[in-house]
Amino acid sequence: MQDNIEFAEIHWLLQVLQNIDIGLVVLDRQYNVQLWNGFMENHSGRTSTQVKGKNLFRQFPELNESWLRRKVDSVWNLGVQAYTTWEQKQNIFPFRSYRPLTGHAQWMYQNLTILPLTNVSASISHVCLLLHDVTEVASAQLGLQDANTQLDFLSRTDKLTGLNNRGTWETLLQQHFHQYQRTQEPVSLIMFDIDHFKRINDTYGHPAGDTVIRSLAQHLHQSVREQDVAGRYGGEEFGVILPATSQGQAVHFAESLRQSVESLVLRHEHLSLGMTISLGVCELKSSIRTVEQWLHLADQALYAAKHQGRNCVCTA
Ligand SMILES: Nc1nc2c(ncn2[C@@H]2O[C@H](COP(=O)(O)OP(=O)(O)OP(=O)(O)O)[C@@H](O)[C@H]2O)c(=O)[nH]1
Repeated sequence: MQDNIEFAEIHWLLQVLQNIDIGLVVLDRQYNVQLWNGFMENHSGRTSTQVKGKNLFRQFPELNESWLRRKVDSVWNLGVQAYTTWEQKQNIFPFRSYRPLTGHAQWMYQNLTILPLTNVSASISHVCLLLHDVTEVASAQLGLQDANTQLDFLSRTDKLTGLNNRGTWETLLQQHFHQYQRTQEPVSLIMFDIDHFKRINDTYGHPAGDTVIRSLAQHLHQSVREQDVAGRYGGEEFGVILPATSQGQAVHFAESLRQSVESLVLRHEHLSLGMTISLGVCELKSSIRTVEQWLHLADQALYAAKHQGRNCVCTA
C-alpha cells in the first residue's frame, strides 16, 4: 500500500516536472541529455526523444559551449550549485519570446541555475540545468533603464538646441575651474551672444528666432572639438569651455567662429536669415579666485565687444 502511494507520488512529480513553466535539463558527465522536459520541448522545437542520450552541444551548436562548460564544470568540481542571471548573459538557450506583454523582446531572457545531482553513493553523477524565463522582468527593467537614461539626458540638455543647459554647463565650468587649481593646465572660456537678436524676433517672429538659435547651436556643435564644452547659457547667449587652450588660441577659435557664423545663411520657411555674434574670451589665471569671477570677466569682455560695435571678439 505504502509502495503504491510513493509510486503514485513519483508519477505525479514527473507530470509536474514535465509541465512546469521552467526548463529542466539533466546532463551526464559527457554532456549527454538525460532529461528534457516539456518547457524545453516547446521552446526548442525538439522532443525529448530527439535529444535524449545525445550530446547537448552537438544538438545545439548555437549554444556558447565554452561559457556553459566553464559554468557546469565548476558545479562538477565544487559540488555546489551555480547561478547566472540575464544581466550576465541574456539568453543561454536562444529561444524566441512569444509573450504578448513583452512584444518588443524578441528573445527570451533567462536565468539559469545549475544543480549537482548525486547518485546513491552520494557522488555527483549528473547536473541539472534549471532555466527560468525572466523576459517580463528583464523587459520592465530595461524599459525603466531606457526611461532613466532619457530623463537624465533631458534634464541635462536644453530643449531647443540639444546643447548642455545652463545648470549642466555651469557644473562643468566648476569642474574645469577646480581642475585648473590642481593642474594649472591652460583653459579658456568664451561667452557669446547673437547681435540684435530682438530685431530678428520682432521682424520675423518668434519661430524664426528659434530657428536662428537652433541653427547657431548646431553650427557651434560642429565647430568645437570633442573635449570642448558648449552650452546655452541664456536666451541667445552661449558659453564654450576650451580645455588645453591659451587665450591666444581661444581668440583664434572665437574669431573663426565669428566669421563662419557671419557667413551662415539660414532658411526659415521662405526667408533667408543671417546673423552676427559678439564674443568675449577669458583664459583662466591663478589671479582669478572664483568661478563666478571667471564667468564675469568673460561676460565683461562680451559686453566690451557689444560696445565696440558688435560682430567682434574682445578679451578680458
Ligand atoms: N525666439 C526666441 N527668442 C528668445 C529666446 N530666448 C530669448 N529670446 C529673446 O532674445 C531677445 C534678446 O534681446 P536683447 O537681450 O535685447 O539682446 P539683442 O537684441 O540680441 O541685442 P544685443 O545683445 O545688444 O546685440 C529677447 O527679445 C528675448 O525675448 C528663445 O528661446 N527663442
